[in-house]
Amino acid sequence: MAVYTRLSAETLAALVAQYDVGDLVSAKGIAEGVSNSNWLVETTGGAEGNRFILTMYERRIDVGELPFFLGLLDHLSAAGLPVPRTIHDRAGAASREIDGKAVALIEFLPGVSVGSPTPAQARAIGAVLARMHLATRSYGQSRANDLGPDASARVLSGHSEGSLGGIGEGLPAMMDEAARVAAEWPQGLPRGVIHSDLFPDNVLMLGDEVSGLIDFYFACEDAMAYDLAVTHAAWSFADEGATYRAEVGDALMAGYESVRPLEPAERAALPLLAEGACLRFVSSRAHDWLDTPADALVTRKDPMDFVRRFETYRSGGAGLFA
Ligand SMILES: Nc1ncnc2c1ncn2[C@@H]1O[C@H](COP(=O)(O)OP(=O)(O)O)[C@@H](O)[C@H]1O
Ligand SMILES: N[C@@H](CCOP(=O)(O)O)C(=O)O
Repeated sequence: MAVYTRLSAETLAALVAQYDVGDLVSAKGIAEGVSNSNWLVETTGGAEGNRFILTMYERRIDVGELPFFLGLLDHLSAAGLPVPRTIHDRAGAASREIDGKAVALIEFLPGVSVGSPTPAQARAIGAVLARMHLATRSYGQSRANDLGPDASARVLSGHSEGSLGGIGEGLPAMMDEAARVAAEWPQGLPRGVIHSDLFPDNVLMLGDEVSGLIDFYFACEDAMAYDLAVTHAAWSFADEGATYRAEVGDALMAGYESVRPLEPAERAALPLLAEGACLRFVSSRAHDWLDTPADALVTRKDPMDFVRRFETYRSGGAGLFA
């Protein structure tokens, strides 16, 4: 479910009239996603095109940070990355308000999210991630990562062992693991603006080509190798995290390093960064699992999927990144 707000045809038409895109032809709610409401909007067309994504920022996003997120889309798009640009209204604004909620019109990009990536697709996403990291060096804005290892440890320790254990047997042990990972977290690695949530559902592909990177609403400044670790953890597993797909993980790494070779310190840090990446999603998923009312129209994501991935990194260590 990802349409939390009903917008009338009149409201949509009045919004569209603020942009150089022609008149409203249709607006269809998009089912995917959990954070924001999204519509696919078609218009009769103007200087800015005729197909767009309209996003209404519903929760989890501090609208004061929208200039960082929307400016990043424009920066990466202008740098030639497959990232949708923000459509600005006739007055030049990147976002507007409807009934007190911020909305933005975003370029529509073609492509589909793959369910089971091939090595060729993983190589392509690795290369595009590295290109994105290089392109963010000239982005003038910054935003702190509020979901780092300390936050994961804090979120997990904010729940009782009993409630975590009720979700899955191995989950309470993640409290100590998160504290250890936070204490050992590597410092001084090369930093940049990172996506930090580059899961397959946030990438659009046409065959083996990446046609879109979307959903930059967790982007922040942090270690670039951490972003690679998040992407590795998100892409390289099957069977709900139970099976590591070495051919996919290796291809992702090779694609990344074909554009931006890792420094020795980054390579050495990868196993711990990958553990931290898994714990970031274990903690947010566990928190959402315990906090979401059973009748909410949102599909809860299973934290145990990322507990299993964590255990693979914990036991596999550097061997997984050789
Ligand atoms: N620029 C875009 N071009 C094409 N489709 C998009 C674009 N942005 C979002 N979408 C579609 O909308 C869905 C939800 O968007 P997303 O930003 O992931 O929402 P959420 O932040 O709620 O997870 C995506 O899975 C994709 O199908
Ligand atoms: N990728 C995260 C969930 C983040 O939500 P999104 O819908 O904004 O991408 C996870 O899988 O836990």
